[in-house]
Amino acid sequence: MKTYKLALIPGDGIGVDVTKAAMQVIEAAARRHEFALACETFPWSCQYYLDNGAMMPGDGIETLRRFDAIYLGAVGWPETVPDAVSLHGLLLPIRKAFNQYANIRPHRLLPGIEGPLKAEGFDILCIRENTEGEYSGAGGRVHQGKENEVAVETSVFTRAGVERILRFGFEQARARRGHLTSVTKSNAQKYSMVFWDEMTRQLAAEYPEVTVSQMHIDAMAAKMVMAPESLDVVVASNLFGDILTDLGAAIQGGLGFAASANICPDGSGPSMFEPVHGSAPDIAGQGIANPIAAIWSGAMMLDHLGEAGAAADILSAIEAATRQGIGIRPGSHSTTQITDAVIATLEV
Ligand SMILES: NC(=O)c1ccc[n+]([C@@H]2O[C@H](COP(=O)([O-])OP(=O)(O)OC[C@H]3O[C@@H](n4cnc5c(N)ncnc54)[C@H](O)[C@@H]3O)[C@@H](O)[C@H]2O)c1
Ligand SMILES: O=C(O)[C@H](O)[C@@H](O)C(=O)O
Ligand SMILES: [K+]
Ligand SMILES: [Mn+2]
Repeated sequence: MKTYKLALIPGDGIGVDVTKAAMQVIEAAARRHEFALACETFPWSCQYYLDNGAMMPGDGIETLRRFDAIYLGAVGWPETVPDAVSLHGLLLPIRKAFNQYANIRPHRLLPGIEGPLKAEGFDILCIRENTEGEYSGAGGRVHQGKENEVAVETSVFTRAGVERILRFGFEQARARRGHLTSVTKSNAQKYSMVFWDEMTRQLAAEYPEVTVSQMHIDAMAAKMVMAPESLDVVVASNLFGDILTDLGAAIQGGLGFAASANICPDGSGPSMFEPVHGSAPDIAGQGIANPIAAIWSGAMMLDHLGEAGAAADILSAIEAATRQGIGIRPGSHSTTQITDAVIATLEV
């Protein structure tokens, strides 16, 4: 039987609950489609940091390299560990080390869900640059706490990095409805974003079948609310993509519905799958986290591993649940109730 090696990092807060939910669903799909999963769980989290002084061991990246895929819940527990420490100690190093430069985040309304907007028919695929840009980590602080304190944080945009993410976006647009929206802020940021716009125009010449729009991030934020149905593939830098995809989650009905895949397109390392949301300390431990984003991310993982049938079945099972009204409003059902409803369809 085909067996996939999975590294599980549940992380903190609701990351633990939604990872458990997603794995139960993935296991059910595996039984149905006759493949197996060899899972190893890593306790890397803010608690691990408090116990060991690091978010993961020094050889953590090399350990993860042996796996076919990584599944992550969420990391962050700001009460005990600063968010900049948890993010830069675990999530960002994994994305960078394995060249997971394409962060793919689909936004569409599941059946039965009334989002906050009047729009019903949107289907957006957001492609977020995932290894550089505003998240490069280049910068520093001097004279801390003094009158003359200075903090500098430099965005880094490389030709290779910008070209590959744009190309990825064009390919996705060509395979979908043929429209790409590239999001920048090239009126204000006159070096990096002007460069990104130029690269977009250069590549557009290679993809005559794709129509391209270039928008500023502020106008894009409004468009996602006013006319989301007009969008197909959206490509954006690391920070802009981060912000737009929480907005995307909101128009889907909430953070509990937005899935994501951190893809290493050349396959030189494992890809990582996780919901868009974080550890949600405000609802952690209550058993009410919506697991749909995490389960959908699991489907994206199976699709990436070559199990398209199992992935499609999970998506259909999620849709069957929301169509019956399960999990469609915050607090209406527990994490377990939603998970069980999805599994029930998979086991029919
Ligand atoms: N990829 C990640 O692991 C990731 C992503 C975002 C934030 N974080 C971290 O998570 C912590 C909390 O961050 P935040 O509050 O800004 O964002 P968050 O996504 O954790 O929560 C934002 C809001 O959405 C709600 N929410 C999120 N997921 C939900 C779900 N599945 N079901 C129901 N409601 C849900 C939360 O209750 C909260 O009100 C911080 O430490 C942050 O750094 C990690
Ligand atoms: O990448 C980030 O900015 C955070 O981890 C999180 O907000 C995410 O979107 O993954
Ligand atoms: K997450
Ligand atoms: Mn985010």
